[in-house]
Amino acid sequence: MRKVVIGSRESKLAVVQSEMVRDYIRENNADIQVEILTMKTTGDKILDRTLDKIGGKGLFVKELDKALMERKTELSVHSLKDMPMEVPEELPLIAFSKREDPRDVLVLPKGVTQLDTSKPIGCSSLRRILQLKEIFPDMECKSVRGNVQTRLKKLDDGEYSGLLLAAAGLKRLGLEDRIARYFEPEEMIPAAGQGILAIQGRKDVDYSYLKGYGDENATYAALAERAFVRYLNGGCSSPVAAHARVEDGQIILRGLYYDENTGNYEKGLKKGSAEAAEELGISLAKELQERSKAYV
Ligand SMILES: NCc1[nH]cc(CCC(=O)O)c1CC(=O)O
Repeated sequence: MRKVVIGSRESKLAVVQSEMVRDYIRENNADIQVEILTMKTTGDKILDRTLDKIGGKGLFVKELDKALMERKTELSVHSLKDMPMEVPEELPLIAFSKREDPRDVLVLPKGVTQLDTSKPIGCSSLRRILQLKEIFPDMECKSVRGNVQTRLKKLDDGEYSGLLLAAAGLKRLGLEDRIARYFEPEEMIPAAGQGILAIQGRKDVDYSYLKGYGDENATYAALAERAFVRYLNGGCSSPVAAHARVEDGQIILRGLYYDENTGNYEKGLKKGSAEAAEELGISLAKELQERSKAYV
């Protein structure tokens, strides 16, 4: 019997996500045996510094890439938002899942119903910090790292007034009841790819057993959002954000561009055909970049 090994990070969320893909393969291929191989990535080991200080998104994928290259695994399951904009040519992204809720949310400590303004909100990404300032101008932010469970523990222990997290992760972990407030993509543009799972494979493998897994609208959204960020070279510390709404072959793309030299940022929106998803991403990126130059 053919055996497929899926590579996954060790966190509960990563494993739950890999199990979703494992179950899909099992349910659609009675003749394939599927297993999950978990591993700790550098990004999971270093928890005392923010990501931009230690090297960014790539830190969550290096070990998984190595296992793929060495044929210890046949595919890796990732949260698309953790994937670098450039992936190695030999290890292409072969499918994007249907999108889970792409929104960011506020979580309060257990038993608390109102934000305690004397404590900071736990949130480490500059993308969330910048946009939160517009919504709650008086709240302070303080860095918080670690997997979702670790962050929730720190919140419930009283270190923070609240946490900003992705709805997708909480929902997949069965923790939806912890969500106190949703931020619509219009008020807080999510990270590119938020809520979408990416399956990464090797160039030489036949993945026909994944037929039907990929979602067309999520794929268009992924292409548009990632083209936007890639064009702006959303380096690891840059708070570039992008969110595409795809409906009836049309995309509404929202983006946030941050100018590292001035600290100013621009938000904008552009509509176009889903077929030209990447062109739309690039065109919105250029527009926001031009607009920000005009103000200098
Ligand atoms: N940065 C960690 C990470 N990577 C993916 C998710 C959530 C799931 C997703 O976006 O698909 C999270 C947690 C969070 O930001 O709250």
